[in-house]
Amino acid sequence: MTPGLLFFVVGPSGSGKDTLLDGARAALANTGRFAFARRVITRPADAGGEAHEAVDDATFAAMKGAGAFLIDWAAHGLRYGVPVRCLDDLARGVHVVANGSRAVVGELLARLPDLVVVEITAPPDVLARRLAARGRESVDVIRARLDRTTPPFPEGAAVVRVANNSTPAVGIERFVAALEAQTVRLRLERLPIAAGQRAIAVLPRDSAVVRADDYLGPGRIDLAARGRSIRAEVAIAEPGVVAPDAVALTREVFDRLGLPEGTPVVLTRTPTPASRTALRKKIRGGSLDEAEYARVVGDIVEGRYPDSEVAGFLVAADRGLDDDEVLALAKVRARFAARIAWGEPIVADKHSMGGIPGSRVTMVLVPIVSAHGLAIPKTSSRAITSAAGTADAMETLARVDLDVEDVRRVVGTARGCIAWNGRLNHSTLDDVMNAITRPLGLESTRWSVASILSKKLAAGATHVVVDLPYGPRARIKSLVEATTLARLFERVGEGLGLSVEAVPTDGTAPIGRGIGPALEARDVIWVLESNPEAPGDLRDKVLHFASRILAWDPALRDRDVARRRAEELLASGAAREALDRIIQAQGAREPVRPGRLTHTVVASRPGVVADIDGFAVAGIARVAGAPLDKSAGIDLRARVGDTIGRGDPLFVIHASSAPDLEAAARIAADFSGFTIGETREASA
Ligand SMILES: Nc1ncnc2c1ncn2[C@@H]1O[C@H](COP(=O)(O)OP(=O)(O)OP(=O)(O)O)[C@@H](O)[C@H]1O
Ligand SMILES: O=P(O)(O)OC[C@H]1O[C@H](OP(=O)(O)O)[C@H](O)[C@@H]1O
Repeated sequence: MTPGLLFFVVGPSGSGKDTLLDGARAALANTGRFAFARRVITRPADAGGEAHEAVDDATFAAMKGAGAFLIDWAAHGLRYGVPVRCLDDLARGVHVVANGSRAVVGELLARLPDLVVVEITAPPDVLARRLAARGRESVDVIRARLDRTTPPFPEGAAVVRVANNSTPAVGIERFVAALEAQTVRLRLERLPIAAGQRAIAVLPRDSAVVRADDYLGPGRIDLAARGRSIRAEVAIAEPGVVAPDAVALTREVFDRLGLPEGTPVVLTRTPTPASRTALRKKIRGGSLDEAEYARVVGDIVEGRYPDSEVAGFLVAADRGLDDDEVLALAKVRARFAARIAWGEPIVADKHSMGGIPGSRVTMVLVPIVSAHGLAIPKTSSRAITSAAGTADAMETLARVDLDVEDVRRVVGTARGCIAWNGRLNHSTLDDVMNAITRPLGLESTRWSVASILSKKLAAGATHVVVDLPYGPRARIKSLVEATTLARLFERVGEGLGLSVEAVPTDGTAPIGRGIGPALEARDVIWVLESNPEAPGDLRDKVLHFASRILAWDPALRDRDVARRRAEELLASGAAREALDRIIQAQGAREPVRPGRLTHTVVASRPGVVADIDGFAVAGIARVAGAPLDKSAGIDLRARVGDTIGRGDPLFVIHASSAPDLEAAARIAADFSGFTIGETREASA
């Protein structure tokens, strides 16, 4: 016999417990499935309100001493007790509904782990109005009841909230529905099936508890017990796969629920997303305001939508976001990430729209800025399609998988960090969005403005420079597009309270010589050590951004003065020492050297290097093994504009395995990425 459930109905005085209980008793007492506990209270029987058993203090104490109460408490100068005979009803499989106290939920939960707390809520002003109108207590007692506070519900308590903020009839209907919903319980089973990001709950077609087919379709279900819950889409199993009294979860969602097999879980339908009207308005091409985005994004994060509707929304948003919507989205996204407080007037940060091979600006910029003394807690990504992300290059020198506390410690020690963003300011929202936008190849530059700046806000930045490389093969195709995007970054930044300087830069060719983690880190060290081999274009780009960041320091303010300061910090080696401090604070690693196996790609004809296709060269670096093989990559030996002779080196491929090297050499032989134009003389 499955034991009944104890429903402990609590809520502030005036929330309507008695009212809803009376209504529920009228609706359910004759079903035989529910019993309503009659409380023992040291209050006169004719006081009005509930039909309790009235006793004096001495009798109450004697009853308590005789073990007559399952649970008892004191409140408002009165004593309350729930008769222990309720346990007999529970043992018979009858659910018991008792008017309770918030103050003793923990004590009762310890005795009845499957206790269901039903919290009745109503706005504070409504409570006061109702108690005054009820007229059962004096003004002082009412004030005392309204001022009463109780401890929060203990971890692990299953709490169902019922808003009694409408008419009594609506309140009673909600209350009865909540009680009924809680009785739909199934035994939890674990399916030995992996489903990745998807959460799948399998109901048996021959379920003894529910009509499984009623739950098929785009909606989802919530499974809850002991204060834990998950949301899942429904599949139905033919008889024999899942027990008729059970529901089975695929591996990942079973682990996320974190309850042992056999636990009785409550099955309820996921509430219909209240934001569906707004979602459909966007899909039809309308514009949403911040409140609408907050509701839609909230329902998406809560898993209330099937993926099909989320995808429709994201496609529509990807195709049309006006400036106000980008700002609204940025504000909403910022709410989903906890903000790190640094307690400093200037916390610098940088972002690049990326897509340009090499260009490891961050690893030089952060040491300069931190050497100057400004805080710069930089988090960076790993390569997704390129030969190296900043995190991959930095990881050739130090640990990058820092958590928030590590970042605080490192910045506290070294004023800056260069950490992998995978363990930081990553919100559930990103997981949900990326799971849909990545496979669809969605991520408009306008959409990413909201995402980028909301992360900067979460990281605690106050001042951000944004690098907008443009070029035929870059994400941003033209200077006009880059300038428009720059204005949008600065406008959205202002709306978020950030100082943002967005700068279009030349994205037509790789920056620096190295392409691949170790080779890019080598460029970085060369620039920081003023090595004659240091690539000048990387140094120039770093100084361009460093001067903007340092100019935010009131002591410098002027950009030319700031640039000279940045040059000094490079020339004096102070920036190089700053990088060492950051490396030590993050956790030094044995530096990864460029791969020892090499193959030099030479020019097949004389001429002038007219173009270097960064994607092609980065592709060769990836075939050589980058970024997983940090030593693999490309070392460029010729730049756009160089005059070269037949057989002159264009670049050197590095790898750590012969097959990788040979594969990369074959790709390079087909197309090196270099376009050699006529020499000036030849074309004259
Ligand atoms: N939805 C409602 N709309 C209007 N009045 C309501 C509603 N629910 C309850 N009331 C009235 O508010 C007063 C308080 O309701 P009730 O006694 O049920 O609250 P309670 O939570 O049991 O309070 P207490 O804990 O003090 O016993 C009563 O006069 C009741 O008639
Ligand atoms: O504030 P908490 O501890 O939740 O509740 C304290 C007491 O207040 C109410 O009593 P009454 O029915 O108003 O006499 C509740 O039923 C409980 O007994």
